[in-house]
Amino acid sequence: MAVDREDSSVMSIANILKSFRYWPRIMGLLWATDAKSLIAIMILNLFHGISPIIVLILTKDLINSITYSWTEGFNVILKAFAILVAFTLLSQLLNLIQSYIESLFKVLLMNRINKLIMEKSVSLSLKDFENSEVQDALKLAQNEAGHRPYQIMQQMMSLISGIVTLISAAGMLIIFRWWMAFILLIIPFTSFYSFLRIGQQEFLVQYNRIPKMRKAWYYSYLMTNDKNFKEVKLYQLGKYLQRCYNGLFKSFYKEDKKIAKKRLSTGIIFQVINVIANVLMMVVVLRSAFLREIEIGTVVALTQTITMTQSNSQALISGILSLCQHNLFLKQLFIFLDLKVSKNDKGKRTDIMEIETVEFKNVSFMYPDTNRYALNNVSFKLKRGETMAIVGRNGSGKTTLMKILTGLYDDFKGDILINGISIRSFNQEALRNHMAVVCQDFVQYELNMRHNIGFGNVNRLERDDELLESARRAGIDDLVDQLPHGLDTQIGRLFDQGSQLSGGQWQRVAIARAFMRKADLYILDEPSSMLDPESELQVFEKFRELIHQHIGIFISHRYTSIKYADHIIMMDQGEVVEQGSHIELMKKDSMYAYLYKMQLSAYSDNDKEEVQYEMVSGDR
Ligand SMILES: Nc1ncnc2c1ncn2[C@@H]1O[C@H](COP(=O)(O)OP(=O)(O)OP(=O)(O)O)[C@@H](O)[C@H]1O
Repeated sequence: MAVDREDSSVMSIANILKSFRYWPRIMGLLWATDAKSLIAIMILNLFHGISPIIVLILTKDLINSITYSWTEGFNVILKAFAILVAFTLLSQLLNLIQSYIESLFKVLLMNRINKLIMEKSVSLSLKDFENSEVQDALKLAQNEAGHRPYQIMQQMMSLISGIVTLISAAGMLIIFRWWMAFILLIIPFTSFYSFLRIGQQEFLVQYNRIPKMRKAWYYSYLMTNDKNFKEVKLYQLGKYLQRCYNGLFKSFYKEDKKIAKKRLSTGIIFQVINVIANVLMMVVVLRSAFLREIEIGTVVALTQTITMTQSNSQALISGILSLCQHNLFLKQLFIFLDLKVSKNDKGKRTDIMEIETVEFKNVSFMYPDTNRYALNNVSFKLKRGETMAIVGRNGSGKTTLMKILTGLYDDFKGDILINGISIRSFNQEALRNHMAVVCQDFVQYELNMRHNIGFGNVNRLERDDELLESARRAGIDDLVDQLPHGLDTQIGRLFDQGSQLSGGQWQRVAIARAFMRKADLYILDEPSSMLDPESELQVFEKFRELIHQHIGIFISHRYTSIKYADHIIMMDQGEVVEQGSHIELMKKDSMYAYLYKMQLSAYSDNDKEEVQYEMVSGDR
């Protein structure tokens, strides 16, 4: 899967304009968030736009009423003043209401976007999720997209009110001297292109920085996460990691400073031009007043109109510029949300009563962006009631086999047959309902024990009897009993009042989780790596007992545990180099027998005698 990185990084006006094509979707997003609030915010913004010019006209009337009051009485002043006060009060009240609605709308919008990102994340396949470009897009979407749509909305709203103010202010100026309005409008537009280029450069800097930002985030994570704390401390990695982080930070700062300097120098040039134009126009207005062409109130109104037109046209330009920039960032959100979900399971078979057989037929698989087969021509068959153990050196392909069987990767060669039917024709979700897996890198949920076990079957979270039975099978019923709040005890140290477990206990919890599933196929990937020999034996006993009527596959490096499996496959460099029962493999006296004996020699003499006995008698 390729994220649209190249297209996004081309620096052209056309590209910026193209980014506006997402506006209908942005509007859809805003509308779907809360249509009523959106309409209210729009109306209030229109009012917000028109109100400065109304205040200006009312102020002018008030000042001029002083002159009229000399002939018509004090009431004229009072009336003009009361109107001004009433309007100001109304305007302030509406401002407060507007910020109230906006603040709530903002929360809803952020929540909606986060939800979309999370939904997309969980719908991706493992292959896509492991792709670094997808990770970059996800990071950018998480970092930027959450607040950008709201900023776009705010910017759009202030553009609307800015345009309304500008038109009304420019209208007043046109009546006095048309060329003044023209000059005030034209100056900011000349700065548009310069600032647009700076904005684009800023985006590109940030865009190209994402991989480095992820690295910086990772350094910080290593230093601040409790899981890494012990090792960082014991290997005294703190200073080194800080240096790495600071190195990246300095390079970011250098780039930011360069852009900020460009922004500053361009800003100074256009500010000077603005001030000169402003001064000249003020002189024209003051001269008209001196020549008695206009009244005092009109002088006040005109000087304010000049400032207002100037600041509004500037704000308008910078508003358009930041809209362009928000668009570029937001485009990344839509690129992420539009990532194709690799596999479409619609219309595939869901009619799986029970898994009776699993057969690998010449299965080969290569990870994306690699050129070596992680699985090469693997074949075996398993029936209900059988257990299979997979052994082999590190990196020989054991876990890959598990990932392929569980559908985490689906683009393999050959075929996998479930009950004699190709796995490709099954709906993956439906198939997964029949599988229970304990992964090598299982998750330690920093939640309570109920969730830690119950996540094996989320629909049964409240079934204490089933949770406790799974705990018993995994040999942690005593542990659950001893916890201060039983199943409802918080586990881990991340949150308050959490009870920390040992590595082996966490592993048993993961096994209990798998036992919660009423599965037909159980896969345990190194379920005993953290268990002591006695616990390991217990777990395997329970496992064999449990899968009596089902199919069990377990991956292990401990030969003493796997010898009881009905079928053992020995893997090397992605290939099945030997397969058969323990006795058959021992008789063969090849790689399996060699490794078994080697491992056993680390144990007691009794065990060695047992090997000799087994090989002679064929006893299991
Ligand atoms: N996500 C991945 N992307 C690319 N290559 C991978 C990926 N995962 C594993 N590999 C490679 O595939 C090969 C098989 O890995 P696998 O994890 O299946 O080995 P394993 O037999 O389970 O090893 P171990 O006993 O250490 O768990 C290795 O060479 C590994 O480098």
